[in-house]
Amino acid sequence: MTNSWWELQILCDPALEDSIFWRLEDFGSRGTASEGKGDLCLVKAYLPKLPGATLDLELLSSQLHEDAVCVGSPIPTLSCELINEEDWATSWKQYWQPEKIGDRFLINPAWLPIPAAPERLVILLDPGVAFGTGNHATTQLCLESLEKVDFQGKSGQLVADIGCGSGILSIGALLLGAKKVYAVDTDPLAVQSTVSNRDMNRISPVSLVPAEGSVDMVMEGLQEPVDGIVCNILADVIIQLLPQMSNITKPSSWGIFSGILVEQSQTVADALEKNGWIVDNLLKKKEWCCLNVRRSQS
Ligand SMILES: C[S@@+](CC[C@H](N)C(=O)[O-])C[C@H]1O[C@@H](n2cnc3c(N)ncnc32)[C@H](O)[C@@H]1O
Repeated sequence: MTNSWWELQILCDPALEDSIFWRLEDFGSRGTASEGKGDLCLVKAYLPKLPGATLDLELLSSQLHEDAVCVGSPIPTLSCELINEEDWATSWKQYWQPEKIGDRFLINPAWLPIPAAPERLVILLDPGVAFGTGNHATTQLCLESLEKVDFQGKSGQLVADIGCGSGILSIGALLLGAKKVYAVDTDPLAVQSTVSNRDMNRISPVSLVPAEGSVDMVMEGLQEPVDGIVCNILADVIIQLLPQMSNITKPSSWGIFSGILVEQSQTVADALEKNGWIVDNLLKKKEWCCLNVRRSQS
C-alpha cells in the first residue's frame, strides 16, 4: 500500500498546460491539478512512491524542454518533493469543484453535498488515483458526444468503455439510458476506482461490469456485439485497438473516440475508414478533438 507520494510542480506558460498534462500522464501521474500564477500556470502532479522505483526527472525535464521549444514558449521549471498520503488527498481535493458538462451532466465530487433538486444528471465521483474527473477536455468531449446518442429511441443498448479510468463515461452512458456497460482498463487502480464510483452512484454490478484488461477482456465477457464504443485513450492506442474494437460491434454500432490531438485527426479518421467506420462529426476543445463515428455497413 502506498503511503507517500511524489508531488511534482511545474511552472509553465498556460499554452503548455495540456501537453504537460499528457507528459505527466505518461510519466505515471495519478492525479493532476493546475492553478493560475499571474501570467503563468502551476501544474501539480502526484505519483505514488513505489518501493525501489526512482523518478527519471531528467527525462521528464528534457521532454518539457523540447515541447516548450517546439511551440516557442518559455522553458517550464520543474520541482519535486515527497509528501504523505493525507497531504496528497487534501492537495488534490481542494482543487476540485462541481462542474457542469455539456447540456445534461453535473460532475459532483463525492465529498461535497449534491444539489437539492438537480436539473442535471449527477455523476458522483471520487477518482482516487484514476484519470477521469471530468475536467479534461477529452473527457468532456466524450460526455458531450454521449449526450447525442439516442439511448431512448433505441433502448437496451450495450456499450463498451475502453480505458474507463474513474468510470465517468460508463456512468454517464448508463444515466443517459444505456442498458449495460462493459468497462475495461489496463490499470488495476482504474478498475478499482470504476467499481467504487459505480457503487457510490448506486449502479448495479449487472449494469456496469468493470474488468482489468483491454478490448480482449470485453470480448470474453460478451454474449452479443455492443451497440456503441466509447474510447478516450490516445490516437496511437486507438489506431492499434481499432481492428479488435470493430470485431465487438454490430453493423449499426456507433463509436466515440477521444484523446486525439487535432493534428492527428486525419490519421485516426483514415484508420477508422480502413476498419469500416464513417466519421459523422468531429468535436474540438482546445487542441483536442473527438470523433463521432458509425459503422459503414449500417
Ligand atoms: C485518458 S484516460 C480516460 C479515462 C476516462 N475514460 C475519461 O474519459 O476520463 C485513458 C485510460 O486508458 C487506460 N488505457 C491505456 N491504454 C489502454 C489499453 N490499451 N486498453 C485499455 N485501457 C487503456 C489508461 O490506464 C487510462 O486509465
